[in-house]
Amino acid sequence: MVIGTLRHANRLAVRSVAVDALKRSARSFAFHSTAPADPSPPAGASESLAAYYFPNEPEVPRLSTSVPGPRSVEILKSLDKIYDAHAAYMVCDYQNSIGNYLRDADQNLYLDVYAQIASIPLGYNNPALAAAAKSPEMIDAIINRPAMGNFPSLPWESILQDGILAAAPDGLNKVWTSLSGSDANECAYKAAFIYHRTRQRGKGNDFSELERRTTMENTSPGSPDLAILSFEKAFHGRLFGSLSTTRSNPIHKMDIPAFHWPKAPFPALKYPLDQHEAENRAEEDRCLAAIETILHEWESRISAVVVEPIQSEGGDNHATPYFFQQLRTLTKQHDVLLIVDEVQTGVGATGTFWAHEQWNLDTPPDMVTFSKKFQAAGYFYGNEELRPSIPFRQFNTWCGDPSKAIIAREIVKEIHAYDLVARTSHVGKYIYDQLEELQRTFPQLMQNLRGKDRGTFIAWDTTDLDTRNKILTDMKKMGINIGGCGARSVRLRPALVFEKKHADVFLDALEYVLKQA
Ligand SMILES: O=C(O)CCC(=O)C(=O)O
Ligand SMILES: NCCCC(=O)O
Repeated sequence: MVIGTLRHANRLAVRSVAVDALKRSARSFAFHSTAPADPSPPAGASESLAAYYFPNEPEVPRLSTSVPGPRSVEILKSLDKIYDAHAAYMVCDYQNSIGNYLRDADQNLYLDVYAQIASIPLGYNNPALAAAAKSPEMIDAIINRPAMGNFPSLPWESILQDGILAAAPDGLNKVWTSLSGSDANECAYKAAFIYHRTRQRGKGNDFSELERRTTMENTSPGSPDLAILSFEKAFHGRLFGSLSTTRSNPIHKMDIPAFHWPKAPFPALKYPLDQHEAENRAEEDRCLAAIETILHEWESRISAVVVEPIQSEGGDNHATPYFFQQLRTLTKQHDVLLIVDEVQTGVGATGTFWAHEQWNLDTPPDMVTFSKKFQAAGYFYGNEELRPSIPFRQFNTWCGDPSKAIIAREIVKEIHAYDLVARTSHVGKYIYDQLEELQRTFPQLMQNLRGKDRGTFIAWDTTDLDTRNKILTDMKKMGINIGGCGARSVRLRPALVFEKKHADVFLDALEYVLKQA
């Protein structure tokens, strides 16, 4: 049965189609997850790319048990004996998930607007990615996984050129690949520190004996007092260096030793943006002044500033292009590198392939990190001097993963072939407008709607954490898998194949849940 009987007021006709479908749908959806290996040209893809990719994608969610269902509960209980499953919401059947629909162990189907914490680019079981996964090239990459720094594979250069680098931000034509978003940021920080010390030492100069000895004691000058500046509420990952720049939630950092690095205020903008321009400009100027003070006065030399274009885990906090332009100017003035963390914002969901494209900077950032929807992780850079001149300084056994880079290449191809960035931007506008309407009806439960003209990267605040969590739970009970962020926010992070028909299902479920709250 379908959980919930949705009501809707005087909404657009197309919305009512989705509601009716949701109401009547006791039928089960027969669909296959095995996509055609060689999809024919997308006749009709201009209408619905999801229908082209996933001809058997369900029209609506379908729940037949409580959430989580009994099978999920049983598996999690058993799993928890050997693996920390505290944070698990449900057990999923990925093999039988499809497109925008996630299937759980109890065979419940959820419309997924969270997409594995913003990490599924093209929907579940996308045929193009499935075809790449079955290729001889992929089999080679998986079963003969190379120690890439020492023994790069024959196709590695072309995999990078045709894939990750084909989507490189302007001005950044080189890449270093890593294993995760945290690792990408850590590697970028290391590159910044090595760059900084190499310049201080003077090109060609070797390390001193004192440096060699002190670095083995973790003391200066071999292990120098250099810092990375990050922002309040930032999230840059969970390894030691990246965690020191993460400031979003004490639970991430508690009990873990940290570097003594500075933190700057991030603008707390008022919404809607167009009604608070003067206040917001003053707020951004306040933060910029604080950054400048830190750059002048911090007790150790700051090598880089790291910033997310939209602080995601920390609450979907935005700043305007003006703020980022000024930040770029400050980093240039103070000879500090600018690292833009696009781990979550990158790869098409914000209206441009990289969110920082919307800032129109005079000079590109020094490094841009990526992971999540790209599946592969790493950082882009342009300046040759950001590459250590001595081998084994930026190194580990894997140096990334060629199988993930092959998938990244296919993701780039599909995004370009079907203009998925523009499609996402378009559907994002529709969702935003509809949410703006809902906000008028539920002003307490939907405060500070944000993400206008930022694709599907949309969020809003509820009243408090408990209310937010109840909304997320109630949405799951309606068959919508949705996530939160920050202290009281709900965020949307669907895949790039999320369309208006999916949005209508989501919007009607949300309206129903808000009415019951
Ligand atoms: O929730 C997020 O935005 C980030 C997720 C993540 O990378 C983490 O929690 O480690
Ligand atoms: N940053 C963790 C996000 C996971 C969650 O709260 O669903």
